[in-house]
Amino acid sequence: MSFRTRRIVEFRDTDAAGIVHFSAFFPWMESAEHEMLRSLGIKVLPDSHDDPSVTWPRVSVSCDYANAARFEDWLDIEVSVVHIGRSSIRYEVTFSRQDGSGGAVPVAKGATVVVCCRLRPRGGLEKVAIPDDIRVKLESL
Ligand SMILES: CC(C)(COP(=O)(O)OP(=O)(O)OC[C@H]1O[C@@H](n2cnc3c(N)ncnc32)[C@H](O)[C@@H]1OP(=O)(O)O)[C@@H](O)C(=O)NCCC(=O)NCCSC(=O)c1cc(O)c2ccccc2c1O
Repeated sequence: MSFRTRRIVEFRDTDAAGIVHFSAFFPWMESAEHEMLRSLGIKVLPDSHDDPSVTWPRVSVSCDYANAARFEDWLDIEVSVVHIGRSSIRYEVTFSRQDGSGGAVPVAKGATVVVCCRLRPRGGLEKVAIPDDIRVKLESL
């Protein structure tokens, strides 16, 4: 199971070669992940240091590129939860675009590992076990 969303390639996302720059995929992965969390009713960020909600710093992010995308291409984005550990979650995010006859062309595939943490005063991070309610929601995806 997975979460799906779409976005159009903006002019600012492209490079001098007219194709999407490799770095553009990282904020897109992050936005899609946040959208997925919101869709499940999971807070993306605690409101303050007093808020006991957890936070999700990333410890690993990568992306592989299969085919170029260009200005005004619509990208179909799919976020999958591929591993839920004690404190960590591994997400995979695939990007594809339609070809002229309605087929899907793979564009890129990224992976992000986040660690469930509590925020400490002055921005310190402390790893904690993923709360059960969040685990259940992510497993339902
Ligand atoms: C996060 C840390 C405090 C964890 O340190 P600790 O030493 O306690 O961690 P462990 O080594 O025990 O690992 C915990 C857990 O993660 C798995 N893991 C660790 N590294 C990797 C890896 N490279 N690849 C895969 N998996 C890894 C490990 O196996 C354990 O898994 P379990 O499931 O078994 O528990 C510490 O690492 C730390 O402080 N790191 C720095 C974090 C950081 O600064 N990241 C960059 C900025 S974060 C950011 O940009 C950000 C973006 C967002 O979109 C957010 C959205 C919402 C909230 C926060 C966001 C955010 O901060």
